[in-house]
Parts: sequence; C-alpha cells; structure tokens
Amino acid sequence: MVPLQGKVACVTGASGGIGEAIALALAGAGAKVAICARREDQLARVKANIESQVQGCNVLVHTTDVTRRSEVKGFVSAAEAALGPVDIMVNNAGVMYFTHMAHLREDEWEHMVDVNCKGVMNGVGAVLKGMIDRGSGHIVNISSDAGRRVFPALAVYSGTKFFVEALSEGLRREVVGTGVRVTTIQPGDVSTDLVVNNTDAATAAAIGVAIGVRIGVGADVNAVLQPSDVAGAVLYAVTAPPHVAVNEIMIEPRDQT
Ligand SMILES: NC(=O)C1=CN([C@@H]2O[C@H](COP(=O)(O)OP(=O)(O)OC[C@H]3O[C@@H](n4cnc5c(N)ncnc54)[C@H](OP(=O)(O)O)[C@@H]3O)[C@@H](O)[C@H]2O)C=CC1
Ligand SMILES: CC(=O)[C@H](N)C(=O)O
Repeated sequence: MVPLQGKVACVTGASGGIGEAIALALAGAGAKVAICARREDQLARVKANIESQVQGCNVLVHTTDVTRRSEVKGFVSAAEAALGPVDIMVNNAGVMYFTHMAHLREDEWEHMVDVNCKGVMNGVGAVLKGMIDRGSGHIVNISSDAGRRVFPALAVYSGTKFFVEALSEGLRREVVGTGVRVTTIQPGDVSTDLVVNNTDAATAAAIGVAIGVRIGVGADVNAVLQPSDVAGAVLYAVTAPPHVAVNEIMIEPRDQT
C-alpha cells in the first residue's frame, strides 16, 4: 500500500535519529521526500540508506541550518522546484541540554531556543501560505513529553517544547477551515544521539542521567523507544482520512515513569 503516493514531504533535522526514521517511513509510504540538516556527510548517508530500502526513491538533500530563516525557505524552495508543492512539513530538528539553570550555560539556553523554537517557526513560515492557498497541507511538529510536563534540569528545553505546543495549538485554531492540519508528536525517551554533545557533567551526575552517549544505552527494551516508533506515530497522523485531525500524539516507552 502506498498511502502517500504523489505527496511531497519535507523533514528537518533528518541527518540521523528520529528525523531519519520519519523520512524513511514517509518514503516507504510513497511520498517524495526532501531532507535537511547541517551535516552534509550524514545527509548523504541517510539519502543512500533510504534509497537502498525504498525502490525508485530519490531523496532530495539540502544542507540547512533551521535557525536561519532564509536557509529554511531555500530548503522548501529547492524541494518545491524539484518535487512539487509541499504537502507534509515535519519540523523535527532539535537540541537538548541537561543543565541546571544555576550553572548559567547561557549559550546552551540560547541554542535550544534558536533551534527548537525559531527553527519550528521558520519551518512553519516557509510552507504555511502555500498550504493555505492550495487548501491542503499537514504540518507536523516534533515536540516532546517535555512539552507536557517539566523534567529535572530541562527547564529551558521544556520551555522550548511548551512553546512548540502553544504555537501548534494556536496555529491549528487559526487554520481551521483552510484544509491545513497541524499535529504535535510528544515522544518520551528515544534511542538517539540527542544528548551526545551535552557538557554539563555535574548536572547529569546530580540527576542521574547519562550524557555523551546514545539515549537508552544499556536500558531495558521496554524503557526506551526506537526512532521508528516515533516515525510510526507521524505516519498515523499524516495518513489519517482528510476529515480527521490528529492534533497530538504522546508516545512514551511502556516502562517510562
Ligand atoms: N530522543 C529523544 O528522547 C526525544 C527527542 N525529541 C525531539 O526529537 C527531535 C529529533 O531529535 P533526535 O532524533 O532525538 O536527536 P538527534 O540529535 O539524533 O537528531 C537531531 C537532528 O536535528 C538536527 N539539527 C540540530 N540542530 C540543527 C540546526 N540548527 N539546523 C538543522 N538541523 C539541526 C541534527 O542534524 P545536524 O547536526 O546535522 O544539523 C539532527 O539531524 C528533536 O526535536 C528532539 O527534541 C523529543 C522527545 C524525545
Ligand atoms: C524530556 C526528555 O528527556 C524527552 N525524552 C526528550 O528527549 O525530549
């Protein structure tokens, strides 16, 4: 079954982790896929991976920093020129730093706001008018369970994900009647490299989390999600019948408290 045949999908932050899995799932469902992130070598790896698994697929790759509005518009323009109008925009790029605020990692605070908040706004801004003009389109914002409750040492990160929730809910209410749908996905712990570049070892030790390694290494299989689990939630939302709005999906490992 190819439920997304003829559809065009853009995925930000698709050089690994959840974004890679989402791009693979959308391509597997028949969509023409464009991916972006900053690391060219990893984007090339993802393109090769998807094309080896999905017959006839040709993934468009665009090096993009989502904090730069012009680059996100450039990504969408490149996708539209090569593939056609964007039907599905997945704003997935994100960063997370475990850090206590008293440690004043102000650069990390700002980086989270820039990528997680401004990056999502830039993604919305690049596709919204076209979707409204065409009377159809689906914006999927990758939030977090941290967009629903605040976790230790994630004050700023949780703030950014609460922002994603508020922006998405506000947008959804504004576009009612236009044919555009908006979904947030709120994953719990997923086995990715999200905290590999964390540096606040004192905070990590204090709250008992592992940084500098892939999330979930050594964890019980029921205590961590795989990126493909999150991709499945995205696929559910974007393949729902046109009259159905899947506004939010919280998906956590069975044994996460
Ligand atoms: N893993 C988890 O437990 C959870 C993750 N999430 C969310 O899922 C999303 C994906 O994270 P995940 O896959 O886990 O983490 P990864 O670190 O594996 O992936 C993050 C992706 O974002 C990209 N990215 C980061 N900064 C930028 C930027 N400035 N411009 C463009 N792309 C950027 C990275 O690419 P590059 O470095 O090449 O630019 C990479 O492709 C994030 O929004 C995260 O908050 C939500 C809940 C749980
Ligand atoms: C709060 C969390 O750690 C969540 N798994 C996320 O990475 O967003």
